[in-house]
Amino acid sequence: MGTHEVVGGVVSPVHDTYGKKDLELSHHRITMLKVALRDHDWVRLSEWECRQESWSRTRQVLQYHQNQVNAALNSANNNCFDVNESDTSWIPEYVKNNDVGPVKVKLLCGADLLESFGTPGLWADTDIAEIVGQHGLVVITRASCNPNEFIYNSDILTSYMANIMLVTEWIRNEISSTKIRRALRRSESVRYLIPDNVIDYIYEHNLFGSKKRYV
Ligand SMILES: Nc1ncnc2c1ncn2[C@@H]1O[C@H](COP(=O)(O)OP(=O)(O)OP(=O)(O)O)[C@@H](O)[C@H]1O
Ligand SMILES: NC(=O)c1ccc[n+]([C@@H]2O[C@H](COP(=O)(O)O)[C@@H](O)[C@H]2O)c1
Repeated sequence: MGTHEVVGGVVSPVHDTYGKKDLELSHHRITMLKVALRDHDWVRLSEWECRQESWSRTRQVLQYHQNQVNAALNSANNNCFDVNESDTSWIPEYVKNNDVGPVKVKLLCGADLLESFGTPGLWADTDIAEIVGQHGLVVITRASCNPNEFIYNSDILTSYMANIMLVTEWIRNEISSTKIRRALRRSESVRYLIPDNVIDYIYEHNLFGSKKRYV
């Protein structure tokens, strides 16, 4: 990305108690991710968030993953591999071997998530300050969002501007998980929007109200 080297990506599905409408159980969401990421070693799955007793705020999720990466890098420096392997399967081997410099875990999101920082009561200001100040954001533009203006209107975000990387999606897509769930419920095709093997899994388990399959 010019100023940074990206060493990997990690997806952390949200806990079942998050309570978002239409959210399928985490064991299904985890399996769909495993199927989707089967041929993509570069992006990995972390199940830690789902395994907690309740929902974790994003600040905590980022902090946990940063701590695990730091522990893995320290272990490599000291030649002692005492980090629980099941907790670190999402960390790339070259990071575990410390073939990289210091690693910062950042939040990758669409501009709609950035704009949700402005929803009253949804995010604590202290969490926003820590997420942006300690970790940093990589924000992908999305239709009908104006992240530059949103950052300009926020004192906290403006003060951490250097930690926010805006990525303009020139080849725009309007794929939205709400629209995909809606299409499945209405027996409309979602082919080419999500991987074929994930579609197979969805119909096999009749997820998201899907019944009759249309290719
Ligand atoms: N087409 C897209 N382009 C860029 N970012 C996206 C896109 N779809 C989802 N994201 C981002 O992925 C993250 C997870 O999004 P989520 O699963 O809530 O999907 P969504 O399409 O935003 O959902 P919804 O349809 O409920 O608004 C968010 O940060 C969101 O902004
Ligand atoms: N206060 C917070 O930490 C906070 C608030 C809202 C959403 N989130 C996270 O954002 C992600 C996306 O959530 P939505 O799909 O509801 O936009 C989830 O991982 C959720 O945990 C975190």
